Amino acid sequence: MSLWLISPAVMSGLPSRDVRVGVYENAPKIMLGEDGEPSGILGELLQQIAREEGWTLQPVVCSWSQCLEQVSAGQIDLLPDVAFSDARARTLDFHQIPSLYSWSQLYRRENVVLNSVLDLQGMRILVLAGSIQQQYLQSLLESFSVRADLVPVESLREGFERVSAGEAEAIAANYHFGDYVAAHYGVHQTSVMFQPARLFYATGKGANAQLLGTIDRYLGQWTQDPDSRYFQILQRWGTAAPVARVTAPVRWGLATLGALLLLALGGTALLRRQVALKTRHLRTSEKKLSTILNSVESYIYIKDTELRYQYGNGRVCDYFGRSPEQLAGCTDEALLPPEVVTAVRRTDRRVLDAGERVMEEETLPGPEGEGPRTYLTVKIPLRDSGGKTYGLCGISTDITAQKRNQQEIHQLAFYDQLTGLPNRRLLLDRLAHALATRERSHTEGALLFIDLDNFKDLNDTLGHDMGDQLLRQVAERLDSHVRDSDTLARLGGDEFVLMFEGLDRQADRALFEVESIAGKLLEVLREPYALPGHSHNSTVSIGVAMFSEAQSTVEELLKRADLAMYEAKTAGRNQVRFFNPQMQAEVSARAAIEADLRAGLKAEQFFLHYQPQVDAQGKLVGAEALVRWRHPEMGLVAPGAFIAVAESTGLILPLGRYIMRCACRQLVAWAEQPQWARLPLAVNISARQFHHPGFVEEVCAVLDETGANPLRLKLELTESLLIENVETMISNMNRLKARGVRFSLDDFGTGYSSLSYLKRLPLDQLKIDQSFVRDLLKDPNDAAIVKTIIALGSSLDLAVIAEGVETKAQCDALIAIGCYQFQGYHFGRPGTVDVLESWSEGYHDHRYAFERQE
Ligand SMILES: Nc1nc2c(ncn2[C@@H]2O[C@H](COP(=O)(O)O[C@H]3[C@@H](O)[C@H](n4cnc5c(=O)[nH]c(N)nc54)O[C@@H]3COP(=O)(O)O)[C@@H](O)[C@H]2O)c(=O)[nH]1
Repeated sequence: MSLWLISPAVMSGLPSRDVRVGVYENAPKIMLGEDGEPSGILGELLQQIAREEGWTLQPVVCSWSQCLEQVSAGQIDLLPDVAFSDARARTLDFHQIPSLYSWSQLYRRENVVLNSVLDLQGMRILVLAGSIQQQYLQSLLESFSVRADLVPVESLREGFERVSAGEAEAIAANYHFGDYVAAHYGVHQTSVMFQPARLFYATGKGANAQLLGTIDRYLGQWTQDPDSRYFQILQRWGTAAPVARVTAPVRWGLATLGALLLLALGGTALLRRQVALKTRHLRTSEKKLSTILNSVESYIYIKDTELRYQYGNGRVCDYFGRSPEQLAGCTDEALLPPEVVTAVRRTDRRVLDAGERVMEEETLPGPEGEGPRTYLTVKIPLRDSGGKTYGLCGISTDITAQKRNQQEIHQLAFYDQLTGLPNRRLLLDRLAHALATRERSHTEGALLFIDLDNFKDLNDTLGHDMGDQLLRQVAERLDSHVRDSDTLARLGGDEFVLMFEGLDRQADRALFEVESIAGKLLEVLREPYALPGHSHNSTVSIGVAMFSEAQSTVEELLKRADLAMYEAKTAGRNQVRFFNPQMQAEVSARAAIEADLRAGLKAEQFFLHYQPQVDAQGKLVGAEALVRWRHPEMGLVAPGAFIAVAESTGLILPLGRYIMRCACRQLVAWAEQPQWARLPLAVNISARQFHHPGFVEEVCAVLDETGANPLRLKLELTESLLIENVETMISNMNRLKARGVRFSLDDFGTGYSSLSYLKRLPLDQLKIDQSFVRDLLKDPNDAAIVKTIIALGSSLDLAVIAEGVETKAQCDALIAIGCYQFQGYHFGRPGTVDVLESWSEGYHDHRYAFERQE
């Protein structure tokens, strides 16, 4: 008969209750006793309570995982030895006071080294299926990045057997069971402890609250009394002493300490392991890096601050034909040609000294003695943790092929394949740029549309090859007649366009400049062409559009030049036409003047007028020679209508020589008449004349040839002449001055005179420009300028003469501010020498005035 039959509960008449108890093999905590009743610590404890309460225990034998399932499903009323966890609390109910404290521990096979979690790497560890050790160990291993094989077993006894049999290195078990059976299986306890746990009897959710409350009541009494049945049971099963004497908090403290110790041990081992891992990783990384560096296309190197190579990848070593060891310590001087070394060093130093990251294209000899190749090189400074530069790293990539491709693409995109000239696209681009910058540069520009006359005939009769050859030759001729700053393009077919920039900002000058260039091109392009088998004659028609016409856009300008070209074709081909009819008229007129000038020079149609220059008393102190043209059709032509054309065509040189000769002859003629012998004669000299090489010699030659007295010759130079070649100009003036020739600075006040070199010029006279005299009485600014010029003349010890004096009032005003010499209609207009001489008869004492000037 069972002990339960005489239990206090029965005796006290309590209603009996059947309690199904899950029993599985986990000695010494729970197991099935030989009597078929729940045994072990928790089995006996439950029997004791059952006896008190009159319960009839019905053991249900199951494996741990089966037991768990059954208690959750309500097939078991109580399952002992269940560690509390939040997850379990979702499907099970627990009483309050733990029935037992426990922790998990690893037990190892003989000869297995197992001091920390990290030693589990690669091991096979057995663990009770569905136990909290299984989950805990799993996450523990993961957090330490340890790879071990966790193998679930149905019972701990089976697990110990298998460890003992060598099927696994270790087993995780609660220490109660482990300590209980370890010796039996020849398995050893390890220092790896984890997961302190509180053990309870568990029941299905909401199923047996009363049972749990009863258990709590007993445990509450018994755990407070060291002599209670609870401790007697523990003692019997060999674990009573430590549990009985240690309070719950201390037990938890110890367990926590154990866990911390475990973690600390694990941490140290982890560190050791991490160092080992890192070292292994580093070695692996180094190997990988080396493989990568040696397999890339680029040349990668490291130099120290002395520019000695410290490292070179495979490419660099191959390039220099040296092994990494041979390369180390070398400088570029030993490896590259001197001219290359200089350039390489320059950038190296920039990187090291300024700490700059430099990216540039380098031209270096190709590997194995090939010709020069282009490399895109990036150099970066290498710095230590303190920011100090200890070297540089260079990465050079051969971009020769890409560059060549780029050039080819660029050539195809922007250049005409037949002639190599810029194509329409590039022309439009440059034209747009030129128009955009014209405003700022204050210069004029022009577009010339050049079209071959009757080109189609050649193509049709002699074939396209012949046509291509002609186009190539036309391109060459055009190209050889343009400046670097001009753009010559082929639009396609037989159409070429020439763009001029930087022309004179004065429209008429620019117009004439273009006209003369276009005329030259007509000439050059009508020379015969040597084509295979025969000489070919061809002409072109040129249409011109000036940038400044209207608000020109790129398209508008091209259209205008094109239209003008068609005008040239209509006019009979081999012509130049300007888009604007007024311009065209101007250009035509100038062209006519040029032709007439040439003829006029030959026919000696030019002669001089003389205008008197007087002092404050109205006495003659000099004369100015002014050229006139007796044109066969137009009659008397003033210099304003032809001097500019003569200057731009270069005809001023023969004309100037002619004028000089006339003036000197007049001086010789006057020299023979005492009353005129000392009269100075001023002759205008244009800038182009004066800057022409040999000008000094020419003047001297005319003086020699005519026998004129140089002291009576005064050259009038304009201020604009002082802009260029000042030093040569001063030197030429000094050479003429040495001969006795005098100088007057014409139109003074309008130009660019700088005081710094004004005083270096061997001048005799400043001539106040007539524009200041004209408004002298009206505009106080002009009066101030005139005063300043007079003061300047006085300080530089130069005579000052005012030109354009037309009224007595102007004359009085000039005298009032200190100017005492005059030229102007008020005193006398320019006229022939007879006019001048008869004018002078009105004055008696002009000789005195001449003398005063000398
Ligand atoms: N290189 C050369 N240039 C020459 C030569 N001869 C003349 N010129 C230059 O042509 C410009 C016009 O000259 P011109 O039409 O002869 O006019 C001169 C005078 O007639 C005019 N003048 C004189 N007094 C008055 C006046 O009271 N009022 C007024 N409105 N005009 C007047 O001024 C011209 C002289 O100017 P300048 O030479 O600056 O003293 C003129 O620029 C000549 O320089 C030549 O042989 N070679």
